[in-house]
Amino acid sequence: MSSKIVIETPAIAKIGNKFAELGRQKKVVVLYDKNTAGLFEKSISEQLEKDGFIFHNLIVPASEASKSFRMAYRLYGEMLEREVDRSWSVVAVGGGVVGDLGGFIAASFMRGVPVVQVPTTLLAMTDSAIGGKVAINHPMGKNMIGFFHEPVLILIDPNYLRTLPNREIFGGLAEVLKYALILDGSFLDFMEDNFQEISTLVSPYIDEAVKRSVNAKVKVVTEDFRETTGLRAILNFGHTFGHSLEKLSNYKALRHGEAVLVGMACATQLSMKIGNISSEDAERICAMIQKFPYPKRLIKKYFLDVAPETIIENMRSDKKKEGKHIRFALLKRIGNAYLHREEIAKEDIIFAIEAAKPLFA
Ligand SMILES: NC(=O)c1ccc[n+]([C@@H]2O[C@H](COP(=O)([O-])OP(=O)(O)OC[C@H]3O[C@@H](n4cnc5c(N)ncnc54)[C@H](O)[C@@H]3O)[C@@H](O)[C@H]2O)c1
Ligand SMILES: O=C(O)C(=O)C[C@@H](O)[C@H](O)[C@H](O)COP(=O)(O)O
Ligand SMILES: [Zn+2]
Repeated sequence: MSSKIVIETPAIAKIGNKFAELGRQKKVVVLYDKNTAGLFEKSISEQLEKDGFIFHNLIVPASEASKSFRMAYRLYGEMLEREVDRSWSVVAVGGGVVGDLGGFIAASFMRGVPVVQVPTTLLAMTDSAIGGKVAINHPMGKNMIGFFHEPVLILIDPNYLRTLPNREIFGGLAEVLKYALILDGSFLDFMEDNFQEISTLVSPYIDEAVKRSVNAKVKVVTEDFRETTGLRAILNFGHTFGHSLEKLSNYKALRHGEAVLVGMACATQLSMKIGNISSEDAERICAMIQKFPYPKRLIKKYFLDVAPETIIENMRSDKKKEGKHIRFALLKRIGNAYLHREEIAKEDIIFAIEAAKPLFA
């Protein structure tokens, strides 16, 4: 992975120097959503002016629905009207929605211009801003149209998290937990010991959680950037189930992290069912998942009350599938995940979904 990564406060102060190092012209389109514009547009614009940038700010609605062709098309138009050309770069300031959409338009505009990620949610700082997966959704499936477009620069400022609503903090923490489960048992110890401090953004616990997550993701992406060997697919732990729930909720009601949390509960049960992890490991994971608050009414509507067959049907468009069969990222034990390539019986998947339900009942 060649992205330059800065983790500090204020990270945005580095943008001028980093552009000089990269040999890029100081011309940028800055993409915000309505909320991140309200919070950060003024200070970021001041920094860009101070550093001598020419820039245009573009703002999209703060919603997963912005990850759409319609929105990308609108943004291409606004960029063309402002005479943006290939000497410009795109800077995405926001959560995973702005990062994925900003990366998508950067990868496709005039056959590709560089993207800088300025993540402002916990999820984006620890996951979506890193690794170059950029995409929009299709009614038939999540992230169906996209590119691998590595950011040239990632500016992570943990101080940006101070305004983040609790629901978004726990959504991000679900992806943080994912790294502990798939890659690093000692990270799970750290999360168990310091859950309260991390989830209330106490330093140095939150900073440590961000750094460990970033390192974990960089390591995987460096070894398997295009998800060809199966290694990167472990970052999809819980996502086969999770994407299905997001689709059921029309990419609106459930947050990505919430769907992934439920998905990890199902994937843990599936790992146990097919004879991998021990019941002790599974109990430890379930105990950790139960520490997360979640929107009860929504989880009831889009998980507890949904027939397992419907959840499975929605997985059929998953990008990890091979031919007709759905492949899952599963656990061998805590800290060790793999892509299960063989077909798994439908009854076992149904069992896993039913076995995970009591955790959210
Ligand atoms: N590309 C990847 O590798 C990758 C990885 C994980 C998730 N994703 C994608 O990321 C998206 C989810 O990202 P997300 O959870 O960051 O959601 P999001 O981008 O919708 O942001 C969540 C909410 O928080 C607001 N917000 C952002 N920063 C804020 C701040 N500092 N203070 C207050 N409010 C703030 C946003 O306006 C939004 O309302 C999904 O589309 C998911 O598919 C992509
Ligand atoms: O970076 C990856 O690889 C991931 O799988 C990270 C996931 O957290 C993320 O949600 C990603 O967008 C899912 O990728 P997809 O290929 O299943 O759409
Ligand atoms: Zn994810």
